Amino acid sequence: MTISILGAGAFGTALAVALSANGPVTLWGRSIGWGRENPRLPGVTLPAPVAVTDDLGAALAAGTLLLALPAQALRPFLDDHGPALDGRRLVNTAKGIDLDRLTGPAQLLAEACPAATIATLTGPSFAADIARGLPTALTLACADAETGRALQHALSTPVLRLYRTTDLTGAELGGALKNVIAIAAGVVIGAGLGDSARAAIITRGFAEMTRLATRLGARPETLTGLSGLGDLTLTCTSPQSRNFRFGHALGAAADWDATTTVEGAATARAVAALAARLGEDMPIAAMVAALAEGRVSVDKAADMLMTRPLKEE
Ligand SMILES: NC(=O)C1=CN([C@@H]2O[C@H](COP(=O)(O)OP(=O)(O)OC[C@H]3O[C@@H](n4cnc5c(N)ncnc54)[C@H](O)[C@@H]3O)[C@@H](O)[C@H]2O)C=CC1
Ligand SMILES: O=C(CO)COP(=O)(O)O
Repeated sequence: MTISILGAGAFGTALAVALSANGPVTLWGRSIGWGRENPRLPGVTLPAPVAVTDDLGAALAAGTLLLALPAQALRPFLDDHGPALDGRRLVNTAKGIDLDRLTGPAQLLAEACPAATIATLTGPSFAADIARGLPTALTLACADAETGRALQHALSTPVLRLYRTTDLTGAELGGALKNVIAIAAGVVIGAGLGDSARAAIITRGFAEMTRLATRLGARPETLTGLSGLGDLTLTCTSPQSRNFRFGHALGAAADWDATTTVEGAATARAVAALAARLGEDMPIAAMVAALAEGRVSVDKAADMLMTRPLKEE
């Protein structure tokens, strides 16, 4: 299976390093002047089997394309290049919901590339961990079981262990929604509200994730897997997570570098719009959207969540 990775940020670069254990990989980025060490992944030198290019046509020679662009960049990218990507195996790795269309990456890909086979690679994995060769387990989701199995084998390495599922919707939504809850967890810790409050946010956030995802067609058991609960656990508890750190800065009223990729902020707004459309109750996501837009203070947000009507768990 010939593989190219589109998007040379931290995650695309880390995947290139990991997959080079299996053979040659092409990494495409729109600006690759950094040579063999990507500043988004400091301390990691690309191994020899990784070819880096800014020539999209050259990268598109591969039959399997891993897309590692931020979720909100995917739709504009497909507007420009969708037809050129069609007919391949397309494996999305972005974790988010498109703010304009209110759909996940798989739907965007299916519409832009109707003859392609769509999959997602998701789960608990920091780029830096993968690039250092630390053991990591991920979910490979593809509605077509045969392609899913082939991708699972082609993208696993001795330290990157892929489980597979045909529940693409559930795997994709778990990865997108956990970022929203990770921001909330960061706010709690940044504001000094304590570990007990964080456990409450994780648990009630998981209930929100499951409610929305199953309403949109996900299988409940997918949400308890690596792509849902697994990634939620990682990002809500580790300061390596940008979403957690962004929430922490909000909670602590600290400065934040706005050039950092924080998928959960836009996804919270998309979730709030989706929940309103579907009549679903998503109070934590709504609060994260309001906090990220500066529409509510942290004190007010905590108060509003704690004084909601008492209910059954
Ligand atoms: N960094 C991590 O630990 C992980 C990231 N992911 C997901 O991977 C996706 C990408 O994240 P990162 O690589 O970490 O972000 P990043 O901020 O490190 O890199 C994003 C890259 O996308 C490029 N880019 C943005 N718009 C583009 C466009 N229109 N055309 C071409 N390139 C464009 C940027 O130049 C940059 O190189 C996100 O959805 C993230 O949730 C998933 C798992 C782990
Ligand atoms: O998705 C991730 C880990 O699985 C990366 O999380 P952040 O985008 O919050 O850094």
